[in-house]
Amino acid sequence: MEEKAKAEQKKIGMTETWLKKHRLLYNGATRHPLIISIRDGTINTASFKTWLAQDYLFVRAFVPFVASVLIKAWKESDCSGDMEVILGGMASLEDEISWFKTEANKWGISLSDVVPQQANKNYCGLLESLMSPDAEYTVAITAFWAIETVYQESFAHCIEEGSKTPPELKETCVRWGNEAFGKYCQSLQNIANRCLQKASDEELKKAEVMLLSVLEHEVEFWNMSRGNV
Ligand SMILES: Cc1ncc(CN)c(N)n1
Repeated sequence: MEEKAKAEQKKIGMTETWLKKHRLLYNGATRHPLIISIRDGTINTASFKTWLAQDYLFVRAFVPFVASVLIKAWKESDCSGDMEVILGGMASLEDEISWFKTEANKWGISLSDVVPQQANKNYCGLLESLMSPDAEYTVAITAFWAIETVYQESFAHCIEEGSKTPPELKETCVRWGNEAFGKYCQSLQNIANRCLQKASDEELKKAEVMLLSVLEHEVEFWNMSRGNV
């Protein structure tokens, strides 16, 4: 309640307030050693391949999650524009899955043989819990925004001026680090802020806990690649 009042007072959104409050964990997710190693060009191939293979499985689970958010928007949202934003995100996942297949081919990865690691299973489990009709739209959209934003901020860092990202990884970084993806994340953040503004204290608490959970899972997800360092 106090945080909400503060956010309202400063006329900024709840999500911005939370990102400031949990800056350390957010930086842990968006400036992970794997991302830093891409940016400074010291990444090893095995780490990248582990990430690529595991993320393909994650994205396959992400599609039904986004579909479930779309259903919640249809049932619970008071703004018709939400559906278009979410639908746009879903549509681009088709292209993303094709991209993973092409990229895996390039790196000699057989995607049908990839086994999900524990951190990936845990993260997909979180997505599944959010797919329940009992999970509120506000909580699910907060998670959705956070999941997309971590990738946007992470990969944008790898294409900023001064980065030494290897040319063969540039395309990966641009995929999530580009401006259009940034605008899409901003649209998700606006939706989340609007929902959070109207949320009960109980819902607000659940959404904040969900944000922390997403950030922790993102760190664990990056950590999977460290087994190859
Ligand atoms: C683990 C993870 N987090 C986020 C994204 C971005 N959709 C992703 N592909 N994978």
